[in-house]
Amino acid sequence: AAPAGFGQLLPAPATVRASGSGHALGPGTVIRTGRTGNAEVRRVGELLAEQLRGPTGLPLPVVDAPAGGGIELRLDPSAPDLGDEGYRLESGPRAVTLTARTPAGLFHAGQTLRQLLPAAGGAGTVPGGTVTDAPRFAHRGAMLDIARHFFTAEQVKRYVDQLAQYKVNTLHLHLTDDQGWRIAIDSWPRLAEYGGGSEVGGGPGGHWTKDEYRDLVRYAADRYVEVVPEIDMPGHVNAALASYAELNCDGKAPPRYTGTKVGFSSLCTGSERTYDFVEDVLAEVAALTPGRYLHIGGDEASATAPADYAAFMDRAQQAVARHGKTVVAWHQLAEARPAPGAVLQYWGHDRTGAAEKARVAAAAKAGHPVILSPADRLYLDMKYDAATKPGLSWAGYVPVRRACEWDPGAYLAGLPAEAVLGVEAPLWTETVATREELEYMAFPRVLCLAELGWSQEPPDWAEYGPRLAAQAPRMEAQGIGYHRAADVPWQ
Ligand SMILES: CC1=[NH+][C@H]2[C@@H](O1)O[C@H](CO)[C@@H](O)[C@@H]2O
Repeated sequence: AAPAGFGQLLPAPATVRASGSGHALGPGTVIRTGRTGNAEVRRVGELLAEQLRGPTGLPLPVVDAPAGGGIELRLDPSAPDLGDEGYRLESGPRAVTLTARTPAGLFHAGQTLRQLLPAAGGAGTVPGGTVTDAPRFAHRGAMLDIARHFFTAEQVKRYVDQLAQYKVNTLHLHLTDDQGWRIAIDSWPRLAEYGGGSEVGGGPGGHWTKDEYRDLVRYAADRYVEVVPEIDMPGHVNAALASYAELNCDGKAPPRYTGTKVGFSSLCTGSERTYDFVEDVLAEVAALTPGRYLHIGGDEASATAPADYAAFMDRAQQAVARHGKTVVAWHQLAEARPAPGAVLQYWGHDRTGAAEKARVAAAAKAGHPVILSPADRLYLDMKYDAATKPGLSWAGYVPVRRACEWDPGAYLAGLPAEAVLGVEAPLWTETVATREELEYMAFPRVLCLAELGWSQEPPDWAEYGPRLAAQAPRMEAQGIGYHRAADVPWQ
């Protein structure tokens, strides 16, 4: 195993070659972005400087001057084997050189560099050697449900910071559900104003203005995290139905819902007014989304007849395509007609029926990429064990080790490894209302997601457990309220 510094990196890099003496940071260390830099490289350099100045206590100016030692960021579009997100980090007495084909790769190199410096602070010495790295899967995501309990954009920015340091590159925002509509829609203002005015348990709820949403999207993009917005349809829509009587088949708006049941609501799939709503909402959300995907939900539509569900999803998918985006939907879409290129997000578990699993595998073989979010491994709202205060347990308890010890490439029978777009860990918030509860449920299990998504090999607990435990000082230094789970060999 590589020496301590390299051996503690999480997610584990593809290859590490330790050699020679390393690079000591000091008051004179500068971050250079000039040799092949452009405005975006400079921004990556500035962000890295911000991230390093606190822990190291060093000034770390960012300069355009080309080579001259220190920390140097270089774009090399022809660098072999690094792909769109990979990087090379070379550390020696004179300099630490970060090379990548893209600014995203340079950002990821910087996150590795952060972990090669003392977690508890101080300048430190970057060990000597070379890390050459690239991710296994393209999609490494975390989902946050801000519908059941409202979370502000500022709280979500903090989650983005925490995730991006582990090279997670997608934030899926579950913006709408029975209990709340959380994004302002100009053409249907009551959705957020009224439909966003409550939450599970009867609290005040809230919603994001378009500017707050744009600001979050930009903040995430600066950290190479793509935002995937979800408008869940045709089920999970009580907040919308409560906001507009005309969306209800009987013309009557139900009261706002503050409980935690699922599967009882449905859009009126036979009414043309519903498709005005779908078009208007998806148009406005697409305009707010520089990313590739719009997630249209599709889960638990028990109050929608199967034929109506399929017809509805056909039209909703057409609307997504009209706005130049790619569909993502929960895997129930496989029971209807996934549009060409539509991505399925699988949330099944060990007890999911063979026929349901086979339908997902068949859809994958028919060209639908799959994001794996097994409820009994990656659902961060599942209790760790019986003693966990927040959380649900319908998919069983998920101790840290269970979240880690599986291989996405060999997980679902009949699902070809190349059809796995990646992995994503959802955090549903029926029972999670505060930052403390969010961090307690998400950390450390979301570090399993990070490793599963990035590293070439799935975690082997004998090696990964101690490496996960070694992140404790870093999480503590960042004030992350993680759960010191009993199955992790904390130091
Ligand atoms: C995709 C999906 N739909 C359901 C299911 O996951 O379980 C979650 C709780 O674990 C719940 O909040 C959600 O509405």
